[in-house]
Amino acid sequence: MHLNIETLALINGGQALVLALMLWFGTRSGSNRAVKGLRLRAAALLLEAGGDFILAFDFKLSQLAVLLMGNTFNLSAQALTIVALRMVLTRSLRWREALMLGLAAWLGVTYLSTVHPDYRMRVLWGSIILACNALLNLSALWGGCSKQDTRAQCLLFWAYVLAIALLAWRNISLWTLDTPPQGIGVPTPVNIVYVLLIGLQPLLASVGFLLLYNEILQRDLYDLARIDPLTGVINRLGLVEASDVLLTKARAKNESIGVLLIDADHFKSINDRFGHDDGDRVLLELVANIRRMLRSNDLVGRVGGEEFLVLSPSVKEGDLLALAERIRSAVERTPFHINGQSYALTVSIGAAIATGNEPDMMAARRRADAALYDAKRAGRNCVKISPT
Ligand SMILES: Nc1nc2c(ncn2[C@@H]2O[C@H](COP(=O)(O)OP(=O)(O)OP(=O)(O)O)[C@@H](O)[C@H]2O)c(=O)[nH]1
Repeated sequence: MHLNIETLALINGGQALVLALMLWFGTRSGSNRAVKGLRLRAAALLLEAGGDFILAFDFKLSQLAVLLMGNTFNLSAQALTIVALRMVLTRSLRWREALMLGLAAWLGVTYLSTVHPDYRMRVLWGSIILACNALLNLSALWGGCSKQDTRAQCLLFWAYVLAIALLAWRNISLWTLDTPPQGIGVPTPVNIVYVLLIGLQPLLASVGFLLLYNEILQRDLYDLARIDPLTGVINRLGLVEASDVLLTKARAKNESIGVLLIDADHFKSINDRFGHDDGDRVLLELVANIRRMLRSNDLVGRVGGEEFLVLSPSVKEGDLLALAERIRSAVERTPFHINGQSYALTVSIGAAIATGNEPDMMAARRRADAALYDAKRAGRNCVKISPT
């Protein structure tokens, strides 16, 4: 088997060009940061295709010009790919590091090809830079490996680890063989694996980018369906799902869950007086106030309008009443500000306890609702608890 560099470059270049066009035209409808990352990856693929075509056809240029131009295109493509990956993952972009690595690679490879030609040193230098590129990508992907919903991140993470291992293998064999091959075209085992993977690299990396993008879209959709856009707390669907999880845990531990239904008093008059936008800001402050009073394992969600539900696992009636009272008094003590003036807001709270024996949270929710109704009838700004 003879490994022909020109053929490899041609296959790579063609592949990169087709993928660049697919990525570019396939992402024309979006404009968020992840889509911009995909477009940048498409631009990187175009540069890569340019570099490969220069190597493949050499355009009657001198060998030196082919090398310098090919490297300029390919190293710029690598720098762009680092930034593109970070854009998709919404990490800091690290433009400077990516460009510095590209420049260092270009200078080193040029020196070791022209001024002081040395194949092994050139491979070593190129490999060090490629490993640094991979490390930059690994640092962006690192957080993904620990979570369940980031399998694509994890997959890419291990792909880059394997790439570093391959670079190490290539260099170890070059420096330990008695007669090291003087070029990538010599069919040693490591060269064959290396060339095959380099040949598939545009495709593999692009599939990785698309898997990542798909994962991000899925997560965004999941959040959109469960997070209230105004206040940032979970909505009804999120609350139903969280209730089921909490109830299962409560059953296992034979514990109960505290339910608080919190409703802002006379909120319509706030909207009528100050307008809907200021009303929204008051709701945000109210949520911040409620959150400040909760423990780390308590949950708050928006049931609708100016009504919020708190689920507090492993509490007894006394603790639940104390929590409700803390929330009520915190809201009462914290006025909201509009146009430099401060105004008071109060809440009424209905409380109920759900035991692990209940099939779902609906009955406890209804009891909390009835208690909230009692609180409103009792003049508002108070807490009422329903008997279990
Ligand atoms: N600004 C704003 N107002 C909202 C939102 N959702 C519901 N509201 C308003 O909340 C008000 C609720 O009014 P009511 O149900 O009459 O209750 P209330 O005025 O708080 O009176 P009580 O609950 O009886 O104390 C209405 O004016 C709704 O328009 C929202 O997202 N933003």
